[in-house]
Amino acid sequence: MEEAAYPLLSKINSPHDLRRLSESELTQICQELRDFIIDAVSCNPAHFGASLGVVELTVALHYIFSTPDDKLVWDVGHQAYGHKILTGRRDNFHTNRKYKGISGFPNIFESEYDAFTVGHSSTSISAALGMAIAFKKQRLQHRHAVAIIGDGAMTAGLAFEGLNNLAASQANVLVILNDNNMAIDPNVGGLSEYLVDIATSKTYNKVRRELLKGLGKLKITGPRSREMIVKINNSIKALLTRQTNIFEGLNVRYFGPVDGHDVMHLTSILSDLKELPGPKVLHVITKKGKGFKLAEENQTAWHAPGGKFDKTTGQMIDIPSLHPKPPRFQDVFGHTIVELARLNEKIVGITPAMPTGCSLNIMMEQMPDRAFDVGIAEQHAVTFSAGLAISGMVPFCNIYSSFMQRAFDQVIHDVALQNLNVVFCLDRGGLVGADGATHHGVYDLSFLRSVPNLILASPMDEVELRNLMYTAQLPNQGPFAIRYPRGIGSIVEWQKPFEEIKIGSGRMLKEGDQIAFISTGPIGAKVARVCNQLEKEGLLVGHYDMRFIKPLDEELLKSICQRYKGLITIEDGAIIGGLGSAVLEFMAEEGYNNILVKRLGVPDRFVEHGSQIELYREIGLDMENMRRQANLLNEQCVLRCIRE
Ligand SMILES: Cc1ncc(C[n+]2csc(CCOP(=O)(O)OP(=O)(O)O)c2C)c(N)n1
Ligand SMILES: CC(=O)[C@@H](O)[C@H](O)COP(=O)(O)O
Ligand SMILES: [Mg+2]
Repeated sequence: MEEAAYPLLSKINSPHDLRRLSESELTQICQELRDFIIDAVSCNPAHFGASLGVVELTVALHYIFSTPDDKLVWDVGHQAYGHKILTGRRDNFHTNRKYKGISGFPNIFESEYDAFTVGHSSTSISAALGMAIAFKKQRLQHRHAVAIIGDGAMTAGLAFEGLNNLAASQANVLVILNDNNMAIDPNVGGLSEYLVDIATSKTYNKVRRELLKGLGKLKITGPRSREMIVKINNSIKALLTRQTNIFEGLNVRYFGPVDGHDVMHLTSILSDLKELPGPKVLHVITKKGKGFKLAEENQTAWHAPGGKFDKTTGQMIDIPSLHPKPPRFQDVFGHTIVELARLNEKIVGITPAMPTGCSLNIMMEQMPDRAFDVGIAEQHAVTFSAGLAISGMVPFCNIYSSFMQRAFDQVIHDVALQNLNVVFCLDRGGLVGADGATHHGVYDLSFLRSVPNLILASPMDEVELRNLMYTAQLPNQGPFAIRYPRGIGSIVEWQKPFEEIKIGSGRMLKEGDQIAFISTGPIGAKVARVCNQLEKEGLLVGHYDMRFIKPLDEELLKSICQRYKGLITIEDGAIIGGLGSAVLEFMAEEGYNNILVKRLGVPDRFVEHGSQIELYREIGLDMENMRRQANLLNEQCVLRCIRE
């Protein structure tokens, strides 16, 4: 780190150092912290706008609260870079999200300052409430629990469950509502409009300021003064905004809105609130991307710019490709749903707050009345889809695989039990890379395989994805999940005419001699290359694409079991419960007990962050290991033959 560029920040090795700064130095430390984040992310792609928006809030929180004893619970955690830099990870920050480097999210195993491991949204209020109650039970009431939650994260049911319980418990929790009026895409829904309303109700804010000034002059003091102020506040709000404040209605004190970029004001208000017992919400208005013009202007693109950029001009530093690239799977979904929706007027698209991430934004632009962003609300997205389906529509509900974990019950209870034709498009299946353990989509095959009525498929390439989407919307299909990964596929010319795929049909890609690979999903493209390589080396290995994990192609499996002495199953999902397990269950049922089977998949542990290539190599799902395993299995089969 250049000390000259960051004269104050270079001396901050922990929040204790920060707390030694004078108040007048806080503005400078904010400027340095912001510059440091811009510098770091410009050469190491990561989340961007959210951390820039909370620089002042981060400094004020660590300045006023006694971290790590007091707990700062960052919701989602993609905005916690300033927190990381101030809590001992400044010099390691260049390794952010890299293989073996620091995590892009708060992680309790990384630092005592990270109060709770996060990545999925809307957990902060519940977690902070648990902490506050635990402190009380252990006579540690002097400790504080603070949840810092965005306006987007606040739209999720879980956040409201936490708030509801917090109100009833009257526990000592401060909720900071960081309102930048954005999620990744523009925040949507009634709550978002309500927040804009209270944030911009100038009349209310003016009258309230005047009245409080007046009360100050009257010098009302004593134990009831604060209560009186809150009551007066409520009455003015109710009167002027013609609605009860949603938080105060729940018996949680509401303060604000305040300017989240005024660090001095934030420190003063936080030190007041620190002394106030019970649940309270501080509504802070910030700008996502603050201090970097392009990020302020195009907040969706700069949520996580995805590549390196020039920190002065904001120009992305693209590495030009010499060859035409295959499309991203998400874009194949985005264009195909529009094509299908033109053919079938019953089709609608649903996303819980990821329109740009899953490319449903293509449909939202072209058919705005047929595509719905429902906010960060995976459970609702699924049950809303069930409601649409039961009334005759064909909803395509697109959810990132790891976020679908939230809505497992809704899939079973609201969709599968009623055998409804909801098409789940599960994006980001497999290891996603730099987001790490919280975001890898590796459990879906295992948990969805156990659900009755549900068809579960994973296309090997873009053309198969299109054809599966086409097949899924044909009449009377029932619940249908199609799972595909983050990133690009393997076929440049992918816009072929639609073809129906027979449900439960796999396909033979190569016939082998003694051993065969059975794969599912795009990892099959790597397997195909390994098979070609092995063939050149003199080993003819079979390859079968099980595009349906459920129902399995039992006829094909029977013919495979009759032909081969050794099988290798390959999937980019959890080794427990996925394709390999399904194949073994089938073999046990059918009495195929004389075949050697090796299963390759994601091992039974949490895989951290890094590039997808590094992570797949770490867990043995790289081409080199596939080759090695094929040779090994072949040798074992030969030895077995000799022995027999
Ligand atoms: C359960 C879940 N669904 C979706 C996401 C993806 N996601 C990450 S950040 C984000 C937007 C969050 O908005 P907000 O809380 O307002 O934070 P901001 O980025 O505006 O600071 C979304 C949808 C997630 N992390 N977790
Ligand atoms: C914080 C969060 O959950 C999202 O921003 C996520 O990192 C997006 O991932 P993709 O880049 O795969 O859309
Ligand atoms: Mg927001």
